[in-house]
Amino acid sequence: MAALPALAPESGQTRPVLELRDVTKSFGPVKVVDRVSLELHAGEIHALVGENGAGKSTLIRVLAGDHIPESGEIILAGRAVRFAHPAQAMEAGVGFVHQVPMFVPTLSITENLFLGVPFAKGKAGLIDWRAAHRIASDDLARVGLVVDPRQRLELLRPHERQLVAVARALKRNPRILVLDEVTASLSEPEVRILHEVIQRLRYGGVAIVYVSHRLEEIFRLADRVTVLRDGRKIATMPVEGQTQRSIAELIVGSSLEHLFGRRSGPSPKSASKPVLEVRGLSDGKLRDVSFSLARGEILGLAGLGGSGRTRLLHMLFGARQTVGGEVAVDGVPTKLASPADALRCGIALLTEDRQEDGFVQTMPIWQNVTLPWLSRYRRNCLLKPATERTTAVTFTTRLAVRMPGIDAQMSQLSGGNQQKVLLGRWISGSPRILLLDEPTHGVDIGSKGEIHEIIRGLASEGIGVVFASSELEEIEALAHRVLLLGEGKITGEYRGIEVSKDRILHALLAERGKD
Ligand SMILES: Nc1ncnc2c1ncn2[C@@H]1O[C@H](COP(=O)(O)OP(=O)(O)OP(=O)(O)O)[C@@H](O)[C@H]1O
Repeated sequence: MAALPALAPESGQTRPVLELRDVTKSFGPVKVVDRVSLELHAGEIHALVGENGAGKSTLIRVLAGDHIPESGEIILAGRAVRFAHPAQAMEAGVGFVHQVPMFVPTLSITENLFLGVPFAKGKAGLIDWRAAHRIASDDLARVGLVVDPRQRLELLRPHERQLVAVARALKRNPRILVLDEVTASLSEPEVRILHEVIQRLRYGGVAIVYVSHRLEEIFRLADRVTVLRDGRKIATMPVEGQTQRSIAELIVGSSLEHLFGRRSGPSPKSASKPVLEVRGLSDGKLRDVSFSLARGEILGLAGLGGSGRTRLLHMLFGARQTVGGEVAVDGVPTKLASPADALRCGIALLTEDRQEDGFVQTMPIWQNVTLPWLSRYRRNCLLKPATERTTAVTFTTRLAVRMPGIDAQMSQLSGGNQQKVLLGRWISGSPRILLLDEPTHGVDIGSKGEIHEIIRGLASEGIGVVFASSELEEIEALAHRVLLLGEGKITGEYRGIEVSKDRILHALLAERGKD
């Protein structure tokens, strides 16, 4: 889909709907947003890009009233505003979908959609639940999600929750919509649906701020792009006339020659003994999944949301019970009844939803790295914190984590840096089999290439890697072989030069067509 022309000229003939003037915000002595100015016009899609920790989310949180800036102005439709609370921003017509949307997982989808919005009342002033569920279904249909709104939100997969968050932001018909990494866990066909929704809003005159590390999406969607680096604005410019590489280089501030078009080398010799063999794995949703993984092989799992990729990885980590099937690790039949079993066999899993089961916000970074491997740091029943810290420093340095220090809490890190810490955690345990669900979720373009190199390096040491990714570029760049999953079954396999994003996209769209 080519970028469509903006409704509003960017020459300044129309008054911007939103202006940020010299906004500055610090945490302690560190300025994370430094005199940033930005103009947003009605009908414009304005991309905001930058490395992990560049200050994008902080800027958005200033706009939302979550953070109070030290200085600077926010001008909304010509009037200076200062929101003390996110509700005020929403009332003023600014909708947000944050990287980690606020939900009450134990409530129904309908209740989550109506959080902060009055329910329709029936006779006697009671909530008209039938009407509320009907409205909720319509809200969900707006973003292409067909689920029963009466079910608890926690039963949805992360990508479905993300779409609920977008539907909720649209409920108030905002004039400005800010989307922070909304497609990070969506597969390509789901991204397309969401982009259509965004395009429709833009043509309705809504101004959109779109934060993403996926530069390809920015070229499809955005009219202008603003690049932040180290909290400062580097440039605002039309997307037209730029290339992915030129923007990537502005983001990191140096040449990125080595990052583009890099692919994994040839598969390891098929004669090499499988490190993992899976036969007939089933659980009601997954059906008869069989494959083997050679030492040093990088196996990609591709599929739509709900196809079973995450479910399969969780089963291999013992985090989900199977009802049938066999698993052998290094030729030894193995029962993976719990994550402890998996860890003992040298199987590690990086989960898709880092907030949910990935880390402890209030613990220091170093403890988050060593948490699953504590038994290795114990001598005579006592832990060895100095060794733990050394390991944590080694792996966070290897992954170039940007952090105030190894003792900082995880909650003080930007989303992409949290992801890197978690990857460091699993690599630090020297696993035999590494399971990765969306390994570069929220990670910036420069770090993504580095993480791919690290994964290739681990594979070349003989580790077997199985990864699921909704980014087809990532699958193309990393996988020696790809399994396509559809509705819990393996529906296709590509290897070597057959692994191409176009071929996989074609297969996914065909899968979607069956819905
Ligand atoms: N509550 C906090 N206390 C201290 N530092 C913080 C806090 N929140 C964010 N930071 C720091 O502010 C900087 C900017 O973070 P921010 O989340 O805005 O980055 P970002 O550009 O959105 O990154 P990402 O792409 O990884 O989401 C980071 O260095 C982060 O560690």
